Amino acid sequence: MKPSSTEVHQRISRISAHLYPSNPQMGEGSMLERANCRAKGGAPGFKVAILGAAGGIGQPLAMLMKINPLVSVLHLYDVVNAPGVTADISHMDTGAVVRGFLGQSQLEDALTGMDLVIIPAGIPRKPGMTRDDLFKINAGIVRTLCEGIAKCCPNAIVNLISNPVNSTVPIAAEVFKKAGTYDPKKLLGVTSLDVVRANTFVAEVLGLDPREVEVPVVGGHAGVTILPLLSQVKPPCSFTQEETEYLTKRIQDGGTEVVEAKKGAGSATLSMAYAAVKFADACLKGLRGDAGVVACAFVASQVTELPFFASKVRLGRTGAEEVYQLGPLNEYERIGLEKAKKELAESIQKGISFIRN
Ligand SMILES: NC(=O)c1ccc[n+]([C@@H]2O[C@H](COP(=O)([O-])OP(=O)(O)OC[C@H]3O[C@@H](n4cnc5c(N)ncnc54)[C@H](O)[C@@H]3O)[C@@H](O)[C@H]2O)c1
Ligand SMILES: O=C(O)C[C@H](O)C(=O)O
Repeated sequence: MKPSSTEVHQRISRISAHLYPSNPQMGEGSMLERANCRAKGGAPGFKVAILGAAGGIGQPLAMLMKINPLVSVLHLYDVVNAPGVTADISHMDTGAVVRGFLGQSQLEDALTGMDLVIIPAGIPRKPGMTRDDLFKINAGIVRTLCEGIAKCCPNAIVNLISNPVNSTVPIAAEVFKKAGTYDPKKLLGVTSLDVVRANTFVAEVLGLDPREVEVPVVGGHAGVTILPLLSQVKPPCSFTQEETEYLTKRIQDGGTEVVEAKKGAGSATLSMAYAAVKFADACLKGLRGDAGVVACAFVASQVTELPFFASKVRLGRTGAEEVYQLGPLNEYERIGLEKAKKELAESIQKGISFIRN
């Protein structure tokens, strides 16, 4: 018997809901058209969610992740504008299937089944502010998002970008501990922008191509906690005291340099998206089982007496599988390390107390 038009419509809606779960950009007309497509889905690759995907970092980050061949499914979540960004990015002729999720009621759908969750949600600095000034608002945002992760994708690798990273990573760890899902290997504070900047500024001083330069940056992600190890630059080189001081200060103040240049319109977004994708790509290569994937990140650590510290880590199938020691430091770096640890200890404690108290 021929199905009625209502039955046909219901069937098409069911198929469409399967292909595009919770996709707020879909109108009924587009559902009909898309249900008739021969979409296969299921290309090999990883499922990645970006939380804060409509923001200054989120949008270019989403675009770059859509290009990444290791990504099969890309979930874009935000409390505003997610449908527009999703519609836009979904037209790119690359492999990843893009789905949009808008508002708290769709957070769980956005997170379910994800292998990697990248979090650039939260407010950015304006001139005159420190990253710690963002704590009041961003701490609560990170807590809510991490509660969602603990519930819906507790095994996902988390790349936390929201500032102040020195406190938001301890917040995330406490949320996961409370939920009984904490795996220290899977929680990574993103400090790759410090490395990207360090490579660029050091290459400038040495007259080299930045792609040939590798600078380890350890400690944390704010002011004096950002500690470039210029004695360990590759290719091996030496700096005068003047160069060392100039480079250390420029790397530590890189974020402020952008905040001031943007005159109230936010902080680094484009270089951050680039740095976040570099780091996310390393995490995905680790998940795939590639050997020798190493990057700097702010992680649970026994490298110093502090519970969290940024250093080089080896990324593997289960996240940060090895946290490397700092290696030999010169006198200038040893003094810098002491300053960094003092500030870091307070920021870490502030994050922990936010959840415990
Ligand atoms: N780790 C780093 O190296 C680094 C570098 C640059 C910026 N940042 C930080 O990244 C954060 C974002 O910066 P931005 O320039 O993209 O800011 P932005 O204001 O342009 O974008 C933030 C986005 O987060 C969204 N958002 C707010 N609350 C949310 C919630 N509860 N759930 C989901 N999304 C939510 C907003 O709607 C917005 O789209 C800031 O905290 C900034 O300081 C970190
Ligand atoms: O400086 C900021 O506030 C943003 C970010 O942490 C950066 O380093 O650019």
